[in-house]
Amino acid sequence: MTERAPGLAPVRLAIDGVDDGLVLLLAARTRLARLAGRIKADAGVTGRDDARERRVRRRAETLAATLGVAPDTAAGVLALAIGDACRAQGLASDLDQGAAGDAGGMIAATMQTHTDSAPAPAHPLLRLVPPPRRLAPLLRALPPSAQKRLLERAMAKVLAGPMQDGTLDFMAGRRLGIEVSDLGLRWVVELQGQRLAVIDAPAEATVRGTATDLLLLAGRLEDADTLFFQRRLVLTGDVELGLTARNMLDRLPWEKVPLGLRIALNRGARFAREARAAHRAKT
Ligand SMILES: C=C(O[C@@H]1C=C(C(=O)O)C=C[C@H]1O)C(=O)O
Repeated sequence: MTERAPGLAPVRLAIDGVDDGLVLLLAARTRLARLAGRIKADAGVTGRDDARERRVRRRAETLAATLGVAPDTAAGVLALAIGDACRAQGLASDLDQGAAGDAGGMIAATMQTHTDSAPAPAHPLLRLVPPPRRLAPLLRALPPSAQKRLLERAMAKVLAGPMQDGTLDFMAGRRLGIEVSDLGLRWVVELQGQRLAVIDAPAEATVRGTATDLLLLAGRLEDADTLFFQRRLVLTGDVELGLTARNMLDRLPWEKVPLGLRIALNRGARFAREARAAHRAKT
């Protein structure tokens, strides 16, 4: 078939990349749902949260409409994902089973003990998670304006503390590049007043690393010094600006980053590290 339609093969390859990305995102969502389940169980909260589920589906519909995707399709996909999330939490996964209540909580508690004591059974499956470079086409499909918004929002959250206490003042008017080597992504950021903006201009200094290493840094599972020393993070351009940025990363008041975000980053980084280890074991 592809011989008769030249040009189809690369497009199918890109579609494969997107499909891998979908499955990866589902895996990440289910893991986060499991974490949400544990936090709720610790707080004594049981059962499903219908209002939250409705909000989740509505958000997907709104985003889908903006992107020209059928809102019903997006809501349907989310309904399936929510079903999986509930199963992962030991809650009844068939929708509208409001009676999940206590029974659900009990199952959740049982599952939790099981997952905590089991010797990481999901580990070999992590090989199925595509390495970040396979996700590059998916990320590149995201319009630059959306990438810019996401990055600006993430930086505003993580760096709110240092921005207020002046730790970031050295960045005023300076242009720092961030390059995710395996994803082929590159941004230049500048401190404009009280906000870090992604701008369209050449960087004075650039920090380059793989998606996993940058995530390990952001999730505080590796410190900047080690990563630079092992050349897993590389600085180019204006050495002074780069080093100041590196020192700032080391001094980041981590405790000021919202707890939920810290947990998400930490989990995401662990997941990426495990997936990378699984891939390395395979090759
Ligand atoms: C993940 C959670 O648990 C359940 C699953 C949800 C989901 O998959 O989005 C939403 C609400 C809960 O019914 C949660 O409470 O956030």
